[in-house]
Amino acid sequence: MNNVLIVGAGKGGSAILKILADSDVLKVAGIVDIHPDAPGLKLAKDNHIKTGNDYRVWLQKDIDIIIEATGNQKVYEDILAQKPPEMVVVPGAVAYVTSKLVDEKEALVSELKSHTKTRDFILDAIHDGMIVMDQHYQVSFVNKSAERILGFKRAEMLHKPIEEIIPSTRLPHVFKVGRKEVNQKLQLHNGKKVITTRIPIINSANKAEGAFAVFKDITEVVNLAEEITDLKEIKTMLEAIIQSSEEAITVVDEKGNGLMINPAYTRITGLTEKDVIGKPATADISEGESMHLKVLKTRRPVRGVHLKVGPANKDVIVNVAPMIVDGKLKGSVGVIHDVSEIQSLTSELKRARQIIRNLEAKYTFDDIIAESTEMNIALEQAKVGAKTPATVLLRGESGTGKELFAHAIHNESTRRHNKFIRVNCAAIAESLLESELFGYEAGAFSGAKQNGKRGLFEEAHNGSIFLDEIGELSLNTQAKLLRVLQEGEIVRVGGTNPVTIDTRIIAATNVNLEKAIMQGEFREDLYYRLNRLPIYIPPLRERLDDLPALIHHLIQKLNQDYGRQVKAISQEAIQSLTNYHFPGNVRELENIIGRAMIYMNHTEDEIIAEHIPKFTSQIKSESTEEKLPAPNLKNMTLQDALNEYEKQVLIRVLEENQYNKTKTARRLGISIRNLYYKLDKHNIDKSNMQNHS
Ligand SMILES: Nc1ncnc2c1ncn2[C@@H]1O[C@H](COP(=O)(O)OP(=O)(O)OP(=O)(O)O)[C@@H](O)[C@H]1O
Repeated sequence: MNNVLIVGAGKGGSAILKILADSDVLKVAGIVDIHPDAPGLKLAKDNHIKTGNDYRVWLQKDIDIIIEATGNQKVYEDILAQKPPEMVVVPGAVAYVTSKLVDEKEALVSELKSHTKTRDFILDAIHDGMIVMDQHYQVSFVNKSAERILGFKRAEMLHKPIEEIIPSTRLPHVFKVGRKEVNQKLQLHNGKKVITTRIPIINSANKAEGAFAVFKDITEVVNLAEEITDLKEIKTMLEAIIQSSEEAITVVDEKGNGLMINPAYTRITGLTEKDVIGKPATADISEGESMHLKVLKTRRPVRGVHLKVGPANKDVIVNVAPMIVDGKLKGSVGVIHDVSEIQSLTSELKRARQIIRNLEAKYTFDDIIAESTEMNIALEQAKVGAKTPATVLLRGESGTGKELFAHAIHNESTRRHNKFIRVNCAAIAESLLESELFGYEAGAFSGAKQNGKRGLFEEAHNGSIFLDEIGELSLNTQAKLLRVLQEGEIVRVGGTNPVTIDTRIIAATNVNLEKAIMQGEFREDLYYRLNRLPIYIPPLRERLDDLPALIHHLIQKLNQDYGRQVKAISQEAIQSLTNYHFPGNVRELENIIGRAMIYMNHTEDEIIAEHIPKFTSQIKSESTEEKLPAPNLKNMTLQDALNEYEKQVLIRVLEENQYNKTKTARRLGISIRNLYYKLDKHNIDKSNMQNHS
């Protein structure tokens, strides 16, 4: 509010100005009392400047506007006679604008000029509402702001009973008791909130002539206060979100200086507030360009930019967006993602996926590497076979990928959502195999108390059963399998009722079934049933075109298994592998690459020839001639000693035969089934072994 000096001459206008001075509506520097006996001018003593009409005194005051509020011709002429340089004369009023308000002078002057009646001008220019009531309780004056606040036109209010205009008015009361009420809160009929001061008008004879109210619309202020409270709440909320966010956040101002970071930012970059707040946006970058600066320059967001930040050179990906408020650039906000965290999450996800796949048929045709023509033929046959319900017979040496094909065929078939069950016919004791495959009736083995059990054929109903090592089935089990293939039904062990099943059979073998038929070890009728769709997978040595692609595939697979980052293999190393004949096929290749990766230094990321074992020494097997050391016999029974010796012999011969079980069994002169039994008995790990050669 401007600092106003009011010059009065004892007329009606002065009385209103006095009231204004009393009610704090204007900040009044003082009143020039030209006619000391003027009615209505009864101000506090120290506010009176008794100067007569010497206006120069005014200039010494710290005032913005001096307004002569009377039409008194004499005063007007006096002022004109002494007019200071900045004084502007307006008809009916004199306005003096000090240099402090020079900028507003023009506007004020033209405003003043448009008002002939200064009193009304002042009162109308006041932001506060004013309403005057006479002794008949009727409205005798309202200003413009009162119109705005009360929501009525001046003509609608003048000469109307005050209570019609403001139903809750207390002006009649103030008039009756003759006492003012200062700064009272009031809610108007139209919902507006006002703060009002009510004052009785008392004439020189000390008689009440009416009362008036000056009121300020505080609706906006109250709303503003509420808005500010809301804004404060939002600010607190946002701060809490940013502080607790797991995402690292950094904010800079429009000049690119650090404004704010959160704890996640410190965790990832290692930089604290003192390192970045108020510092240029480049402060946290250890490699790359500051994206904050780029965004401030272009006003466009950037996403997914790779950078290195902080003293630890952390690998991160950043997204930065400009903050534009009402079209003005206020700064930018960046969100930083820790790449190593993303990487570890991705590999965790991959592992989880792998585990899930382990529970089902793991592989699809996409997992089968086939570059050579030979492999592509096998692959094409398998894909065609997958779409038919026919029994598939996979043939090929151990480790060529027969199981891989079986998985892929199941996953490509319409049965993919049902079970895939793998049975290694050589690994299960013959006595158990039948009941495993076909199930048994209650009481079949040990009296009526024993519950019956479904066999694997029933388990895999609507799915597929993979019968690996089918050449190892006994003639008895072969007969039962033939029934499954012919009738589509099984009979549980100990039962008589056939159970219809719909299980697709995928069989695999590496033995020469034709030779087995001739030797009377395999049923010819079963052979023809199984051999409807034979797929031959050639040994690796006959399709060396697959070698490089297989090696790269295996490196990726083993990287995941071992948590390594091996990226390549040298040409020389590939060359040395091409010279090998791989009796254990792809499984052996996998073992060789795996071993090379284990022996590699953690700083190396390329497999070189030195990492590959010398194959010549591996192929020879004359070391069997070497004597095995006798076990330490101290405190051992003969049986313990024999067991220990047997175990050592098994391990040694397995090693000499590259863990190929058929070769080992043949070399030891025992059946493969017997070998499985002994491996179990001595707890020898079979996971890395080949079944046959
Ligand atoms: N073409 C191929 N592409 C990718 N991986 C392969 C391929 N062939 C074989 N492998 C991998 O080699 C290993 C041996 O394959 P698989 O177990 O399928 O052989 P197999 O012929 O069933 O062996 P066995 O007769 O001893 O049971 C597996 O880890 C398999 O994933």
